Amino acid sequence: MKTGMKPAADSAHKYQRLPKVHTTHNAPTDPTSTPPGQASRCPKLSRYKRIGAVFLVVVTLVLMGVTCLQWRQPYMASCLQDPVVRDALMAHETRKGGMGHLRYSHTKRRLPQCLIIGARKAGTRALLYFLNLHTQIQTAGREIHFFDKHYEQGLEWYRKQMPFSFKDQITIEKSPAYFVEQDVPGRVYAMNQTVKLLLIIRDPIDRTMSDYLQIMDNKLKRQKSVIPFEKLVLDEETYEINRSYTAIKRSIYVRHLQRWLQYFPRSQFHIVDGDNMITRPWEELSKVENFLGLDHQITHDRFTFNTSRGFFCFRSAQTEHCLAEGKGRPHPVIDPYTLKKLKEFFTPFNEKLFDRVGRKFNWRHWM
Ligand SMILES: Nc1ncnc2c1ncn2[C@@H]1O[C@H](COP(=O)(O)OS(=O)(=O)O)[C@@H](OP(=O)(O)O)[C@H]1O
Repeated sequence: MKTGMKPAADSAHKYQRLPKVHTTHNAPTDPTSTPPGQASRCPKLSRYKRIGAVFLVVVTLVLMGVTCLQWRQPYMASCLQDPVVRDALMAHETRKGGMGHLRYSHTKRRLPQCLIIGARKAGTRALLYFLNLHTQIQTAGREIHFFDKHYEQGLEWYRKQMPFSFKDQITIEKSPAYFVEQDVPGRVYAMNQTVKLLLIIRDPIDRTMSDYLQIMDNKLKRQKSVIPFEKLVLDEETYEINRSYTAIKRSIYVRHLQRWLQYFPRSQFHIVDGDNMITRPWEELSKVENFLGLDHQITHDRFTFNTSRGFFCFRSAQTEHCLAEGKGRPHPVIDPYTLKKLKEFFTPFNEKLFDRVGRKFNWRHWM
């Protein structure tokens, strides 16, 4: 037998397993036509080829997935780095109350190493939103209010509310109520004495108005009646500033900061200029990057001014990302008497603040 020729018995055996080819008994045998066995072998071979190709594709995908995607029950980890995709993943997670199933490989939930403590209505959301553009920052999507409302749940509960982060990433949570609530500084200190604290403040009169508008908006949503700004801000009898009005109390920045400074040194705070955050956010974010020891990623070119909103938004690919509609409400004009009283009221507090933090702010309502 010649080398390479299959033994007759072998071939016969192979053919035996092939499907029958229907031929007419009387048809003459054409020596050039395909033998019955071969005619049925072709479809068999191409099916194997197809299976082989599918197998190869699957193996390639699995190999790619091993480097990028890992299944680790019950989590799915991803190596996608795009902040928008990351936002979507993390938003998905937040929607599931922080118990989501999506996460990157080699990540875990960590207690925040940095907190945005306030001030409410001074641009805390914009600060967090834009900081999230940095690849070394992970932000908790919603306000957790751990130190003011949920402290009894314990630190482990708090940790579980945090986004997944890599070891070299900084987790940031913001709850503006932290700045004004009595017990919070001590509780934060008990968690981490070296935590970095971000405080954003804006012109206190603008903040008071913004707070008032927020409070009224909440009232409207509950079908409650709206009270004029002047009526709330001024004492009904004396026509002096109503010191017990919440929106006023929250704008006395120095009073709240003093409480924090009893626990943390000034060097552990970075104060963000909320007014500059509106007009030149990249400048403020660059200073925060310095404070956090991060490289500069949140640069001017990431921003785009949205004329209809009147605020900066950030650009990712071709998409513009702006803050929710509730941010950036138009402020009504304050009547001259109330405005004068507000300026007089806040001036000494502001001066004390500038003295305490060693820095002046260029606020528009200034005596
Ligand atoms: N880029 C951008 N887009 C929209 N809004 C911006 C932005 N930067 C700063 N701000 C200002 O943020 C103010 C709301 O502050 P907060 O986010 O701290 O409010 S809250 O306490 O979380 O409710 C909000 O206050 P109002 O203008 O009074 O609504 C804005 O002035």
